[in-house]
Amino acid sequence: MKRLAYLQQESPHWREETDLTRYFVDAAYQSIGPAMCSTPVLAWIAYEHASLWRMLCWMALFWLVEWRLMLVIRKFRRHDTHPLAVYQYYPAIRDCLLASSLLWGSCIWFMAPTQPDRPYEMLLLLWVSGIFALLCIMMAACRDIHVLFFAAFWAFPVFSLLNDGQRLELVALLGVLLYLLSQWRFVRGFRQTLFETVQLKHANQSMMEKLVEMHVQASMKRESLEQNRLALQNALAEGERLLECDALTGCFNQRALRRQLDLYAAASQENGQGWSLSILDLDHFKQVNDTFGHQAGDAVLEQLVHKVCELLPGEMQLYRYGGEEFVVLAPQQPAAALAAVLDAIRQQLASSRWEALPASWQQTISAGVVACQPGDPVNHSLQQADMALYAAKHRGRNRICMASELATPVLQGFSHSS
Ligand SMILES: Nc1nc2c(ncn2[C@@H]2O[C@H](COP(=O)(O)OP(=O)(O)OP(=O)(O)O)[C@@H](O)[C@H]2O)c(=O)[nH]1
Repeated sequence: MKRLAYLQQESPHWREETDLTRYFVDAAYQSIGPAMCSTPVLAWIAYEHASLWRMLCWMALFWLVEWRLMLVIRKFRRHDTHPLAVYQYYPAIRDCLLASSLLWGSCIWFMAPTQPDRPYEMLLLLWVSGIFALLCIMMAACRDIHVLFFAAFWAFPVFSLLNDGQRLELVALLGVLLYLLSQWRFVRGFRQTLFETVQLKHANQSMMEKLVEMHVQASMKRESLEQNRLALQNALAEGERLLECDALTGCFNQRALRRQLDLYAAASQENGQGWSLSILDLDHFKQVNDTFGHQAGDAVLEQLVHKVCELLPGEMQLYRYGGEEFVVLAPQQPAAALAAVLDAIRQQLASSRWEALPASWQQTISAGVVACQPGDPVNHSLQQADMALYAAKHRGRNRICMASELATPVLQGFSHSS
């Protein structure tokens, strides 16, 4: 536990260290099979050269240690849930590996020839050196037991060589020392490379995590921007609607009328088809205001819009022109059709009940209808409709008057100012 705390608090590279130790444990686990299989080969080499019981003794000890190593690593693998869990089992794994190294080195003593036998001794030394080279690669991932591992492995060979004191053995010992030095350098370099690789892996991992986080944040920002854009778009559409909407009655206002008139005039010029428009007006509306009050007048205007919109066919639209005057546009419709529709509406309104007015009150409308030809200026058409409306007023109100039915001099006689 002390080691865990130390690693977490002191070592800035504890993750890399943990990973390297994991690799080391994996490599140790994979080495168990080949190590156990290689012992019979060694025994075969040593057979009839070395003492049989010492050889068997060595094999038994070696298998025992490898068996224990396998059990500990398996236990570690079952509990490897935390990045630092490896260190709970590490001491036991390390001890087994040191014992295994000691036994590899000690086979020089355990399997020493019963009679002087130089070739066999050299073969044994060569075997042990080969095993040492393999173990060195495995140990490269784990730095804290290098010295112990070297010492454990070469303790027996060096001791036995020194003990004999023969010249040939001393030369072999020198060679082994040189070999050790070169292995030492190799192991240091190899470990550094491993460490840097693991460091790079962690750097990549944290960069990926940051990228994912940034991606998530960017997506969230994009989403909120999209929501803001939609809200803005809706607000803009609502603003535009309100801009073309009459505040009292809720129908289109003169601004919308002007825009639509230009559109119809342009379309009519393009397709060569005529259309029609009408101005309609409440009769004696001043009297309503004066008798029942301005609020009652407002209610009549609202109700008028409601009633007319209900009765108008879908292709015709109602616009408030100003005051108690309204315009009806009938795209691609002849003036007679519009006049017929308005006349029907007029009759309905004349007999209908007005909420703000007494039941006996008959509220009528008058309208002037004009046929618009392709190329007619819209102001001219409006003026014609206005004149027809005033002709209707002049003729006694509660009627629809067609601009075309009026003789031009007569028509001109009804001007707005008259
Ligand atoms: N309550 C109310 N009255 C309005 C509104 N706009 C205009 N008026 C009134 O409508 C009346 C229009 O009167 P006039 O132009 O003399 O016309 P009229 O009394 O309807 O008579 P004719 O059109 O000749 O039948 C005026 O009294 C205006 O004050 C409005 O938004 N609300």
